[in-house]
Amino acid sequence: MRRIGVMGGTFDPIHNGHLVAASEVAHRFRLDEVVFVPTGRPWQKLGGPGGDSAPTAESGSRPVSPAEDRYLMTVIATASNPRFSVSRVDIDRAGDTYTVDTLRDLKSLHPNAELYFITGADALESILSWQNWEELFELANFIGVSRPGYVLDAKHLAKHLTTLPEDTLQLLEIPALAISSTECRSRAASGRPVWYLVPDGVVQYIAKRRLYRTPRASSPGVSAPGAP
Ligand SMILES: Nc1ncnc2c1ncn2[C@@H]1O[C@H](COP(=O)(O)OP(=O)(O)OP(=O)(O)O)[C@@H](O)[C@H]1O
Ligand SMILES: O=C(O)c1ccc[n+]([C@@H]2O[C@H](COP(=O)([O-])O)[C@@H](O)[C@H]2O)c1
Repeated sequence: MRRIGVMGGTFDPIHNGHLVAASEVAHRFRLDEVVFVPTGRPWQKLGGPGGDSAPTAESGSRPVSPAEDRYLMTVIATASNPRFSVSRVDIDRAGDTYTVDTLRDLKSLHPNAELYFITGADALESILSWQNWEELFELANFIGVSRPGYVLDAKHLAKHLTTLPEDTLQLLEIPALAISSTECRSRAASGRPVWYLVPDGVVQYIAKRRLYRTPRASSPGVSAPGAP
């Protein structure tokens, strides 16, 4: 039976922390493939469920870059790895993105595969707030990976995940990369480099599409390696 990893994320932008997590899980769980799935409408990042409702300052949410830009950056970042691919299932589905739909769609595309959903320690803590979370564990194995700044141990998680069915989640320590999309966006907005935090092609895509530049930014945006 084929073993397929599923790396879901908003990928705004995709960075080397995402790629190392996928690569490490692929190696440790002998996966045949890892499918990266950029979110369509990441409702928790946008301040809650709600179709076309705009993010508000009160909810602490922010606008997310267009799905096509996030999709293309994910394609660019994964292109050189023959075991990595990118799925459009979440960006082509209307409405809020729920992992339960992602996994149902991938199951019907790969009926004979076993799915392994990869998630960082931060996302894992909130999994019980996800839509139809009980069903998730019938559709896939869950692999929780370590992330700098977040605790990943069974005891700590038990506080958050007391109701989680047994044997549905495995935890994996991976090389620590203290990179977040938030930090990459903030760097790009203020003209600090994102080289080596994201793949080279993604640096160039951010510059070409002028992503993350605030209207008031007076900096030249993304700089070349070694540039001041
Ligand atoms: N540096 C990292 N190490 C391990 N896992 C990570 C890392 N960065 C993100 N992840 C995991 O990758 C998945 C997708 O993350 P996401 O696209 O939200 O990136 P992010 O860096 O957390 O973004 P943002 O800063 O905008 O919240 C989540 O499961 C998250 O926990
Ligand atoms: O199913 C849900 O309700 C749900 C709520 C929040 C996040 N997720 C998924 O978790 C993954 C990481 O999401 P994010 O927002 O941290 O990039 C991605 O695949 C999301 O679709 C899923």
